[in-house]
Amino acid sequence: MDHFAFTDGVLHAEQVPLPAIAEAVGTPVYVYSRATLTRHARVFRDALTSALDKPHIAFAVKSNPNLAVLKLLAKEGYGADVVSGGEMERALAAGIPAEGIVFSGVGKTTAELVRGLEAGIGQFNLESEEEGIELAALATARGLTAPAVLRVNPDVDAGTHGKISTGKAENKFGVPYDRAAAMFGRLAVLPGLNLRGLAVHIGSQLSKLDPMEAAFARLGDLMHTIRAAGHEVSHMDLGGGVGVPYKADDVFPSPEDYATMVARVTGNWGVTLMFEPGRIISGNSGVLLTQVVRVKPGVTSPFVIVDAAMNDLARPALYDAWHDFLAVTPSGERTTAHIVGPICESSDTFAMGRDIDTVQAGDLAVFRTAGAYGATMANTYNSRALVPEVMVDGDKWAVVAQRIDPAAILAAERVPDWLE
Ligand SMILES: Cc1ncc(COP(=O)(O)O)c(C=O)c1O
Ligand SMILES: N[C@@H](CCCC[NH3+])C(=O)O
Repeated sequence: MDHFAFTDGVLHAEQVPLPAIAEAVGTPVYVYSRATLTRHARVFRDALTSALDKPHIAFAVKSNPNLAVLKLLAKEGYGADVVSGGEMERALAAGIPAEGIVFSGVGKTTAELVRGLEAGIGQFNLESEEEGIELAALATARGLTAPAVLRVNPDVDAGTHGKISTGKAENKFGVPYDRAAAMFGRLAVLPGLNLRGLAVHIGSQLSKLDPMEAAFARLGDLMHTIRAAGHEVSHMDLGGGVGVPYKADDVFPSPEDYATMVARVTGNWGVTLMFEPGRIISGNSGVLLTQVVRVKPGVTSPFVIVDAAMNDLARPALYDAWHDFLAVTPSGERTTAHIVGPICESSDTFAMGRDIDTVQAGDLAVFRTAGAYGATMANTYNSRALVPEVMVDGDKWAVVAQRIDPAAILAAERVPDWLE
């Protein structure tokens, strides 16, 4: 488990025993390892840079937008793939240069497009002809030229969970493959737009490279068609999506496998390749630390009720996602149990009939592989606190996002006079 390992029978994040963090910050709390994040960032970057000529790597901020995480990745030379004005401001605040920022997203508002133009971001990934026309006009009005690529929907099945697949024709993302070449021609001539290539992203948590390879090959064919029509293509954005193992026995492609495949498909493209990895960088760098509230008998198995819930880690409720559950101080005994949170709906279930470390009220435990799409998807449903985040670095650690208590959220609300 990388830099999360047992020392003297207690689970540590690097050299920090997790009970020390629970004691000081309370639970639930996300805990990130600086060493793991750094290692993942370097392994991925090195794999791509040794197989390809000067790739641009933009971290998918949505997977973990914590400012400390972004700062660390900025230092590792990463750009940022953002999908909202909020993510753009975070990337800029973390010191990621504007020219390293790629703005994806199917519904960029006028205000977001303007902010991106004024900040001088490196690339807009257009999701429709309408967006391209608007961006061109906004840029022209400001005497600017917007660097852009056109996101294409290749109609390829990513073979991942339906809710995180983005590359089938029925998905809302990108423009239809068969219409893309003509659309490129119409957009390429607009003043204010430097339409310089294509983008694709067929989904997240892909366990196999074949669907990506098929999508990239289709994108390459389209690139040749566009060039044959007389347009220059200098940048091709291959998105993110490489999956990570959530279970010990799962086998996933390595960054080297991915880089080799990309080099094979794109060998003769003669462009700057761009990437938008999220989960492969941040996924295994974090755990969600929780405390067992109590254990109650059930008809089939006992319910282990923990103080983390679907509002803190939404993935199991949304995608039936698996997150390993480990006692922080395991006794050595095992049991079969359901792991649930305190929220008032049955989707607040982390696991059913799972073989786990035997735990009791008051014990600490972690959900593993929670560094991607964990804290970023947290909310305050059931008027719960917004979960805090901690980063560990060797034997030191710091709170990198404070818990926001229900009282603070309550204080932000107002009852109008006419209801008094
Ligand atoms: C356009 C785009 N780029 C990058 C990503 C990052 O994906 P992942 O975290 O799977 O690498 C996503 C999410 O699926 C995305 O929608
Ligand atoms: N939120 C999803 C990933 C979405 C990827 C966004 N394009 C997950 O937790 O797996």
